[in-house]
Amino acid sequence: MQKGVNCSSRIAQRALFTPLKACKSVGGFHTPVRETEQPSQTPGASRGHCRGVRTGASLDSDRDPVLTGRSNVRHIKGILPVVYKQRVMDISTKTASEIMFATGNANKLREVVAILEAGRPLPFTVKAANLDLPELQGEPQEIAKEKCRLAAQQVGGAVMVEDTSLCFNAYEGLPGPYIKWFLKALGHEGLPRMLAGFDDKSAYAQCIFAYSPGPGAEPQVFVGRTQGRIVPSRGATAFGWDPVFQPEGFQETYAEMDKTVKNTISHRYRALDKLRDYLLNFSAPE
Ligand SMILES: O=P(O)(O)OP(=O)(O)OP(=O)(O)OC[C@H]1O[C@@H](n2cnc3c(O)ncnc32)[C@H](O)[C@@H]1O
Ligand SMILES: [Mg+2]
Repeated sequence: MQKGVNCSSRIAQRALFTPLKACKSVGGFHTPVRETEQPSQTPGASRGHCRGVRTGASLDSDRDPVLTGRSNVRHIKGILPVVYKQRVMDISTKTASEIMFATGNANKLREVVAILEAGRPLPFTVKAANLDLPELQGEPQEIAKEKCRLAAQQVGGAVMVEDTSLCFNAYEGLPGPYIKWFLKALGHEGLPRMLAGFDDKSAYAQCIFAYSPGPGAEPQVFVGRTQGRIVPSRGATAFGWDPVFQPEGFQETYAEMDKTVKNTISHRYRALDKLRDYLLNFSAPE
């Protein structure tokens, strides 16, 4: 657990998660059922909607997935866009391989593509896998790892996932990994209001990438943090809590700044850069 994050506080979690009652256990974690999920009529959906695969060709940002109940990940490769394709290795000695980036969030995907394209090329092909992964509870690193294990099982190969937290220092790191639900419930006006009674408006954005070379392998995690403060909403509301987070050293919120700037200072950039280093230095494909 990173310093300053106290998301393990059972009391806090219980208090915060009373609305998320419909839980089931996956791999020792409780997985709150998404509030907007509808039971699917499709045969097989009842086996676990958290494992469903979205089959649309595009991803929608910040919308809970519309599940079809289909669980055959072999469909993924055929229908999803190749997001980053560059082979730089000497493939006469090494076989280039493929990593699936499993996410349901189109904005994340866009940023990951932009960050990867702007930096040193990877010796892997990275493709998007539009999986619907459960929203787990627990420590951010454990959430990312478990998400990665589940994704590796679904994909049946190398996979990377990420989980993002927004942590208010006045709240000892909460909402943290539960920011999605806070944003959904309180909106852009409500998040700054949470800090109305506090002098300390400081916060940090945290991104954790988890990478697994395949099912059964222990995922590696890579943490990126950007310090900042929570401010009244300013800028476009296209991506999550961007309008209420002003990174340290900037007068603009994430939402107001140019995307190319965000992608060189963001929590996502910092974590992805570490993953890139790892993949380049320690994990060349056989
Ligand atoms: O399928 P996954 O990858 O899990 O996508 P998600 O949208 O469920 O994402 P998370 O579980 O990581 O939840 C993080 C929440 O924070 C939001 N978010 C993530 N990265 C962000 C960023 O860089 N700026 C603003 N909001 C962000 C995101 O839209 C979610 O509401
Ligand atoms: Mg998620």
